[in-house]
Amino acid sequence: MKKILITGSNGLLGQKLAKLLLPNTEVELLATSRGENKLATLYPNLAFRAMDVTNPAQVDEVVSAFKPTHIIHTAAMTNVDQCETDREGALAQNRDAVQNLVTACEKYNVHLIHVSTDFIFDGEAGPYAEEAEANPVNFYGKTKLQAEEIVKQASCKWAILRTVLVYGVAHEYGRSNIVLWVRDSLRAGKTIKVVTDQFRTPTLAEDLAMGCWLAAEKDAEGIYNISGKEMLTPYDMALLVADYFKLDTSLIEEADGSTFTQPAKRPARTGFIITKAENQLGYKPHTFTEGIRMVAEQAEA
Ligand SMILES: NC(=O)C1=CN([C@@H]2O[C@H](COP(=O)(O)OP(=O)(O)OC[C@H]3O[C@@H](n4cnc5c(N)ncnc54)[C@H](OP(=O)(O)O)[C@@H]3O)[C@@H](O)[C@H]2O)C=CC1
Ligand SMILES: Cc1cn([C@H]2C[C@H](O)[C@@H](COP(=O)(O)OP(=O)(O)O[C@H]3O[C@@H](C)C(=O)[C@@H](O)[C@H]3O)O2)c(=O)[nH]c1=O
Repeated sequence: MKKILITGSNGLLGQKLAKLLLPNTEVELLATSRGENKLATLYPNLAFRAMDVTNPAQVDEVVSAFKPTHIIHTAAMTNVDQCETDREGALAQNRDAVQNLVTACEKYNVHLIHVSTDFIFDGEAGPYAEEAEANPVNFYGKTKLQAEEIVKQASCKWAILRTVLVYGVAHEYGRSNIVLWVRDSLRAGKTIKVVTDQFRTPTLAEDLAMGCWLAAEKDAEGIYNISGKEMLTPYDMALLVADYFKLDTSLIEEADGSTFTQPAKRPARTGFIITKAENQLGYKPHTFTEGIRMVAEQAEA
């Protein structure tokens, strides 16, 4: 029996992990997140405890009470532009929180599965394998790299799962994602500027959740790239979304770094080589088009 504690269960990945693991009879699951449990009505039998990962006493209390065999750590400040301005908050949520979890995992002999990002790289030479040299170009990436360094020093078992541009449908969820943002903008007849000079391997949230489960199931240790397999620009993605929903592609305007800027710099060419996860974990992601179909089915349900 694996006892799995999820952090950030109210988030996109957290919600997909709850959906995936709740019916699994091999798993005793404890969902945790900041504040209220957003999944209480959706999954009435989901065990939940409030746990603010920046609160070391609360982390120790919850982990010592539940005694998980594994922690899947998804909680973070994921708004990249907000991290650029609220640096204190980003350090607390993305770096210091990980120290709290490592301390608890070392104390209670828990296997830590930490979720990280392509944004630890500078985007000069994607797609990246697991051994590539990190060099973040924004503050979010810096905090997530510092988190990785804390995990790598840990004396408990650990795995770091890196992912890219996660998309999917979440319940009571504020943030949009590339598929729904394009669909809703075009449906509203709005012109959108979409970049042609960023390269990603977009990741369906359900696939990322599966990657986390495979790592826990196999007690995997080390670094694994868990993302989609296709290298696409947001412009390519927008066209695929428009085609799927039969929407007007003339509303999609090509943009690049000279015409589209965001407060935080984005690494241009990232994306991951996922051979290691495919061979060692049996990881097998959906295609982007299959992912759009799944998002469409869930969003229109
Ligand atoms: N989304 C993406 O494109 C990518 C994400 N990642 C990584 O994947 C992981 C999951 O991302 P995703 O699911 O999209 O993130 P979300 O932003 O959807 O979810 C993060 C969750 O963490 C919670 N949280 C934030 N701070 C705390 C805290 N102090 N204590 C407890 N919970 C907290 C948030 O709670 P609240 O709802 O209250 O804000 C939110 O529910 C993150 O580690 C992220 O860095 C990596 C690459 C790409
Ligand atoms: C809003 C917008 C985005 N885009 C592009 C830029 C970007 O490549 C993509 C998504 O834009 P966003 O700013 O929403 O996403 P962004 O903050 O770049 O996403 C990042 O999130 C963090 C958590 C990660 O860890 C990274 O892997 C990455 O997924 O869409 C446009 O082309 N036009 C637009 O108007």
